[in-house]
Amino acid sequence: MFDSIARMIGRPLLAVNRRWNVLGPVLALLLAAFVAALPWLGLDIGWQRQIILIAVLALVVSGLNLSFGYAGELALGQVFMYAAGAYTAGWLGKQGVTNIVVVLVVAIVAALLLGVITGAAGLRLGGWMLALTSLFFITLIPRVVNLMGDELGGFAGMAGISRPTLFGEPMKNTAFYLLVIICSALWIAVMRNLVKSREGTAFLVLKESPVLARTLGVSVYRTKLRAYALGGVPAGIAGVLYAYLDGYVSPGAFTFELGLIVLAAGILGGVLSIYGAILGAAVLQLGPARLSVFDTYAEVAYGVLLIVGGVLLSMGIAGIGHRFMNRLLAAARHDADAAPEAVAKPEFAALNGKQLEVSGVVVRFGGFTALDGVSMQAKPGEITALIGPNGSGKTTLLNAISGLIVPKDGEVSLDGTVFNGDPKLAAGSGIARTFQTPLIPSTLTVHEVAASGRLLRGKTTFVETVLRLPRYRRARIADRIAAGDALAAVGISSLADAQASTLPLGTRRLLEFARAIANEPSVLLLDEVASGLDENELKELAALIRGARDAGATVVLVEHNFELVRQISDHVVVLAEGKIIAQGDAGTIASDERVVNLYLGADIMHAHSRDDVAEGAVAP
Ligand SMILES: Nc1ncnc2c1ncn2[C@@H]1O[C@H](COP(=O)(O)OP(=O)(O)OP(=O)(O)O)[C@@H](O)[C@H]1O
Repeated sequence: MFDSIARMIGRPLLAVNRRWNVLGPVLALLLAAFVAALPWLGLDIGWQRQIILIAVLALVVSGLNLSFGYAGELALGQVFMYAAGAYTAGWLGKQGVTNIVVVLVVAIVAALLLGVITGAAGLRLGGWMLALTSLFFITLIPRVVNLMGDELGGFAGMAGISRPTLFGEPMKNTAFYLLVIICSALWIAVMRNLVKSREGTAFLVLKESPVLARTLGVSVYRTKLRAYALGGVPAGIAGVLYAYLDGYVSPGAFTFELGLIVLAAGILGGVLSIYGAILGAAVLQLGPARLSVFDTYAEVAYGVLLIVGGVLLSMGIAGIGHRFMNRLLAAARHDADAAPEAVAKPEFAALNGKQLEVSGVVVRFGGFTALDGVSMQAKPGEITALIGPNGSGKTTLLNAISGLIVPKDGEVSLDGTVFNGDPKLAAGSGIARTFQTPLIPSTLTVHEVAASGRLLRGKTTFVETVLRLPRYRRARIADRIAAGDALAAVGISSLADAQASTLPLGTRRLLEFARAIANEPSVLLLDEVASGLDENELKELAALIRGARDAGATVVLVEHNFELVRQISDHVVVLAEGKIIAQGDAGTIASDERVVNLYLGADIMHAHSRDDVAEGAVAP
């Protein structure tokens, strides 16, 4: 019953959503226009104030959503950036600067600077230090304000902050109300364009796997800092609006309790949501934060809301809406039963393979030498297999090639360019890889995962991204086409809109392959891609790897399934205890006594005891 109704409603929705991806923004715009018109529809001044307070809190919460929900940095720095915005408005008012545009610009710059300075310190210290540093800064607010003496009004606060002016005229109540709605709507639009861009994808990838983020060329430290500092921007704007609301600010407004309110509203509304901040802020503002009877029990009430939001509503109130929409859309496209389509012969665009040279690479973990002077090369248009017993150093070598590990000695180069331990340079030179356990961010759709392989392609600036300028649009169209082609090549186009978290292992491996191919790689590093695949999947995989090779890529394949290696590789390198013990074609390797004794004999016995690797499982 649900499914047939869902299909009826979901199909047109899916068509609209695919074509313009506008459902959310259109609804949000209509809501903003309606709320903006309320004073003219008779909304009294008391309720206008409530809506202003909701918008102010929603701005602060959306800053938390950006840095915590999207980029995974739990820190309440938004509270002191909010204070910075409020005191900027107050202090500038005292100097006679009341032009709202000027004040907002100064407050945004101040919030960004504070974000960069405090974030840089917290993030450099690593782990939970950013969270602790931000709490420390909240407790510092009253002291800093007091230290500034009369300039900021000390503990007693700053009263009589002049009304903001626009075109030289003080803003009246309704104009101020409109200003708040416009500022909130503009920020939500900026945040929406940001999170639905390469930048937003980079945040989500980073949140789930810093290793994957680095492999895709994302700078972990800079991206975290950017998300944290940007999260301060709406808080700074909110501070300005708050200061003008009553013409008064005092340190008592920027407490740890406010941090709790922001966190509770974020979690209740849904931290991984663009519009959830408004829902969470509305519940908090119209509920506990408004009722004086709650004063005594405020912290307990916020704690309860945190638990309700966190435990009962995974992904908050907005998550209920997302899940409902996803069910509608899933029913419409039948993605629950969709399986990879068989691809007779995968089609890849020509790939510009590069010569990979590894010379004398040494990697140590403490006193343990994982790679001991390894030298090998892999040529364009060839499949080089890397085999060896468990723990022999195969993955470590791939990590050194993809820049995740800095070798103690030796060099890794591509067509003569050395890039030891620099994943961004490695990704930029066209090295793409898959992982032994697929790293697929669960919050992305299949199409977004494939497109995430191209995060470094065609640079676009922040302004181009937020304003959707032509260069950004061109880059995104290129991403969409390349990701679509890659999904078609591996046979999972029909799953493009599905959540990546719903995929079975075999499909996840195909998706990792598609992500690597979408970047038009020069070197493709495949880490045990065959493990866990059934017979048909193995055949398909073999065809894909051959397809990439025939398209011109340099392919390095780490694999335990020697039958697969024998059938598709041009060159085989054998590692044991961190050293290369043999190399040559598969036939030579299969008859090398040392390799048979050390590895292949054991592997064949091993293969009989494993159900995922069957001899002859791969068609020649
Ligand atoms: N980060 C690390 N810290 C300490 N030791 C490590 C680390 N990474 C790998 N090792 C060790 O280095 C050795 C080589 O590991 P690696 O994962 O490269 O082997 P492998 O050949 O890929 O094995 P498998 O076939 O089981 O995946 C192992 O002994 C492993 O325990």
